[in-house]
Amino acid sequence: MITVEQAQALCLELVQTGPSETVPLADAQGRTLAAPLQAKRDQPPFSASAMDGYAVQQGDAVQGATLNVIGESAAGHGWQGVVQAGQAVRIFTGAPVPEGADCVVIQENVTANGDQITVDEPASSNINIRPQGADFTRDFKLCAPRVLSSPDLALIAAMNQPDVPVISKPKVALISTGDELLMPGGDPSPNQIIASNVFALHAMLQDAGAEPNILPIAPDTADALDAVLKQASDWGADIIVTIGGASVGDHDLVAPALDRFGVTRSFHKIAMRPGKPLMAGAKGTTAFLGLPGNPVSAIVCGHLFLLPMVRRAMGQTDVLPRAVTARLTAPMPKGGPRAHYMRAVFEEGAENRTVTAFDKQDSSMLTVLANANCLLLRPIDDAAKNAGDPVTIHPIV
Ligand SMILES: Nc1nc2c(c(=O)[nH]1)N[C@H]1C(S)=C(S)[C@@H](COP(=O)(O)OP(=O)(O)OC[C@H]3O[C@@H](n4cnc5c(N)ncnc54)[C@H](O)[C@@H]3O)O[C@H]1N2
Ligand code: MOO
Repeated sequence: MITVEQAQALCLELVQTGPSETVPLADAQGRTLAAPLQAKRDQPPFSASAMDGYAVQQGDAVQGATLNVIGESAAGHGWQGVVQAGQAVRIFTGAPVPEGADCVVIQENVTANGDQITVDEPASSNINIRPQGADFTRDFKLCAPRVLSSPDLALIAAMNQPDVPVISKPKVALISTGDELLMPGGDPSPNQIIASNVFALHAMLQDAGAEPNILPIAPDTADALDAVLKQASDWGADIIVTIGGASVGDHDLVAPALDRFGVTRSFHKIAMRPGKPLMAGAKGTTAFLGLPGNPVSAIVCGHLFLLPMVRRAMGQTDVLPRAVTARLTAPMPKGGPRAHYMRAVFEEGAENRTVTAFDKQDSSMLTVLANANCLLLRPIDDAAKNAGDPVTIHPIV
């Protein structure tokens, strides 16, 4: 069986980075900039006052100087004249600094008396002035690719760009398979269970910026599977995800269905727990991921394989799950022949980040996963560990 790292690399090879589209700035958060974006103006576009006070010539900003206030410059309403020696212009934060003035004395440092002020504290040249283009000039470019953060959106707005070219969202079809499954709110017979893991995957995909679509549950027949795979393909899915039916039982029909559909298999089965029956492949530009049905297995594989594929499709380069080090709160026995991604809770202490694995690690137990905030990695054949030893964890919330 191949390792998790090998499987991740193969999964990423199956994915194409999407085409670009133009979206309104307000919708661009988390999207990948697809082409360089150039500023349309300088910022600030004029020398601007950083404080409320008086714009004067620096030579007049000396203690005891009495100056005539000859006008007012407010944000959005500049003063058009030229400030001469012995003169001051009342100015407010964000307002254009008038010609002739090269310093702003803050109002706390003057005494105002009618149309005159007396300077109480001297000020130096250029103080309290933000020069034109201090933040950026019109030759400034935001380079692509770049995952757009919320400050990036403000920056792009200041560049006077209302729309942004970004990589399009990958369409991800989610297909639950199995005669035993029913959607939540249904009326299950005694032998049925509720399709659950698909809702976690849907939420994870939405958070990652993809466009997920929950397709109808496919019962355990070849015809039903073929039909829903076609439905996913007709919808235009970039990634088709099946859930369940991935293992070796008589009713595990996904691998032959993918073969019939013309999918070229990349791998089936990996040295991982939970998630051993994982499979992946591609047909043309469409990637396929066959997740195991056990709820925890499907969701853990979602974090380790599906989200990296989505990030790659969205043009991101840093796609693998974030890995950090934490110290064990309790000893652990020797690891097994599959890499174990244990459900665990980490805490940020003043000195250390610590991690505690749950006792129950069965891949059917959603209560355990719902209380976990990370996966604790035990590599293949990991040596026994003591409390305090460092381990790798992947935060999942
Ligand atoms: N003889 C062997 N048996 C099994 C092996 C093996 O290597 N040899 N592998 C085991 C492992 S590991 C896993 S994981 C499971 C996964 O098998 P499948 O992908 O075929 O999943 P199913 O059999 O369809 O379902 C497993 C389990 O999960 C429930 N399920 C399925 N889909 C959903 C869903 N959408 N929401 C909630 N629960 C779901 C299903 O009812 C089963 O209880 O195979 C082991 N067997
Ligand atoms: O690998 Mo399975 O996913 O252990 O339950």
